[in-house]
Amino acid sequence: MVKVCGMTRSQDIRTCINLGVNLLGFIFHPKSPRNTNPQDVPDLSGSPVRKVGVFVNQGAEEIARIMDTAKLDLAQLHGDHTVEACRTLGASRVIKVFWPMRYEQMDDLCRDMDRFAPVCTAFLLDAGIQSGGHGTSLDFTTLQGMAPPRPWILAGGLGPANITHALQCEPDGVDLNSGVESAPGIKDAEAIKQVMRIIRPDANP
Ligand SMILES: O=C(O)c1ccccc1N[C@@H]1O[C@H](COP(=O)(O)O)[C@@H](O)[C@H]1O
Repeated sequence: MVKVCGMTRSQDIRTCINLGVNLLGFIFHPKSPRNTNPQDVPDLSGSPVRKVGVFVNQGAEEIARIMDTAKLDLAQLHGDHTVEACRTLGASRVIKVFWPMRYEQMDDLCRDMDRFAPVCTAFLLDAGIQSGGHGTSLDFTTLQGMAPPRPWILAGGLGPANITHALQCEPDGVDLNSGVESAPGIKDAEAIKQVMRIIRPDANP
C-alpha cells in the first residue's frame, strides 16, 4: 500500500492515480505549508484511490465535519488524540499515528498500540516526537521484526534514496511526503515514479 501525502495540486493527484498510488493525503493543519481547505478537496469517486485527511489539533467533531465536507475515507490522527476520539470517529475510519522515538522501551510502544488497536483500522509510525512533515526518518533497523496488532504504514522522510532500506522493516504500507517534493506541497513526479518502480517494478517498468 502506498500513500502520498500533502496533495495541493490536481496534476500531482493525477500523477499519483496513474502510478497506482492507493491513498492520497490532504493536510488540515493551518501551520503546514501543505494545508488545504475541505472545500478544495476534489471528488475522486470513480477512481480506486482513497482520500485521507491528516489532522493534528482538531477534535473528533470537527474532524467528522471536515470528513463529510471533503468526502474523506480515512482520518490520519497526527496529534495526541485519545482512544475516545478514535471511537467517536469510528474504528474503520481511523489511522492512528505513533512516534516510536517517544518511547524508551519498545514494550511501551507495543502497549500503546494494543490500547488503540480496537479503535483503529491501521497505524502510522512517524519520525520525531510530534506532528509531522519533518522530513526526518526513523532508524529502520529498530523496527525490524515488529508485529503491530494492525496493518502499519511507515512514514518519515521516505523517498527514492531510502525506500529500499525502509522496506527491510516490512511495513504494510509506506507514506511519501516531503521526500518526493521539489518544494513543500509541490510533488516531484519523477521521484514518485522512482519509488513506485522500486516498490512495484512489474507495474511501473
Ligand atoms: O506534511 C506536513 O506538513 C504535516 C504537518 C502536520 C502533520 C503531519 C504532516 N505530514 C505527515 O507527516 C508524515 C511524515 O512526513 P515526511 O515524510 O517526514 O514529510 C507523513 O505521514 C505526512 O503525511
